[in-house]
Amino acid sequence: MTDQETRAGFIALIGEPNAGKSTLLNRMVGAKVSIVTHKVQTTRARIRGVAMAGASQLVFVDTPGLFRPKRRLDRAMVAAAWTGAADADVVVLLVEANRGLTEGVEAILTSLEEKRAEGQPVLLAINKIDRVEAPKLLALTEKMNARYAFDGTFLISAEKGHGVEDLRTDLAARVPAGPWLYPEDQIADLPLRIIAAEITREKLTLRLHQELPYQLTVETEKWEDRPDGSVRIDQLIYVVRDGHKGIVLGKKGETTKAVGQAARAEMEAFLGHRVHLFLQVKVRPNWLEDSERFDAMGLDFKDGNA
Ligand SMILES: Nc1nc2c(ncn2[C@@H]2O[C@H](COP(=O)(O)OP(=O)(O)OP(=O)(O)O)[C@@H](O)[C@H]2O)c(=O)[nH]1
Repeated sequence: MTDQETRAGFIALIGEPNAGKSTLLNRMVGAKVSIVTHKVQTTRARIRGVAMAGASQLVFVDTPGLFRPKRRLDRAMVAAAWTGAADADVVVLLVEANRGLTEGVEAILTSLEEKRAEGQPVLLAINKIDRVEAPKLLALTEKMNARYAFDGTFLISAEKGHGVEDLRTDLAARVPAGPWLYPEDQIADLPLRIIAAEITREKLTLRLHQELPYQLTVETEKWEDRPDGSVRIDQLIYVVRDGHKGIVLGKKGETTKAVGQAARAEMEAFLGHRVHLFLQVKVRPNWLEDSERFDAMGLDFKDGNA
């Protein structure tokens, strides 16, 4: 398949807590995302999952706060969450059929009106249609569209799967033409790869404190599910200077070893499998020029996290 034929883009899935975002993602992306969902509070990962739809690659991005807030949704939170959606090629607002146009949904719509990028499509997905009668559904569709000029409305049941294919097909056509952002063979494990990298980075931070080189990043290079149920994870810790390499390795490699042990323990607890973790420290002086690539990997450098 040539790049002319392929499409790829970022989709922000937004909605009130409990709207069914995780369920929808799982249906589009695959079961592994659900494992991730329980962990998301502690990770800075911004990519929730990648779905293929014909020749289109759909990359679902996290919208911190709005995506999974357990607290009451207020305007400040919605505004903060919106930053995650601002770069998306398409925004999908998920609304519960049985709850309708709530205060929370109203707050999201106000935020959309204020912050939406020029020409950025916003789709409405009314979820849990298995719970309401058709006339109520019709009334809600009308009410929502009177309130906001959505670029499309989809009636879905994320749980049962109704309407999800239509939404996926529509998204596939809306993302821009261009090469895929992720190799196809990495897609299934991508959220896990990102989380595993975040775990290692967190352990490095705990271990090194202020010594931690500012320009440091962790990438999961290989993820291999083994027949015995264990996982082999190979990660690269990139630093920009030779001197930094020494700091990360520590005397006789003891820092990396301790970091590896702590990271492995957490990965095992998280995955529920035995993990064989291999860490390598490499110097990559020009990684700043590569920052777009890291951005695409879901690692947020702009906020100074790395
Ligand atoms: N009946 C019905 N229930 C659904 C449907 N989709 C999701 N649910 C249920 O709604 C609840 C919330 O779904 P989640 O996918 O966790 O919602 P969420 O938006 O990710 O929630 P937060 O993580 O709190 O933001 C779960 O109990 C789902 O099983 C649907 O189409 N029909």
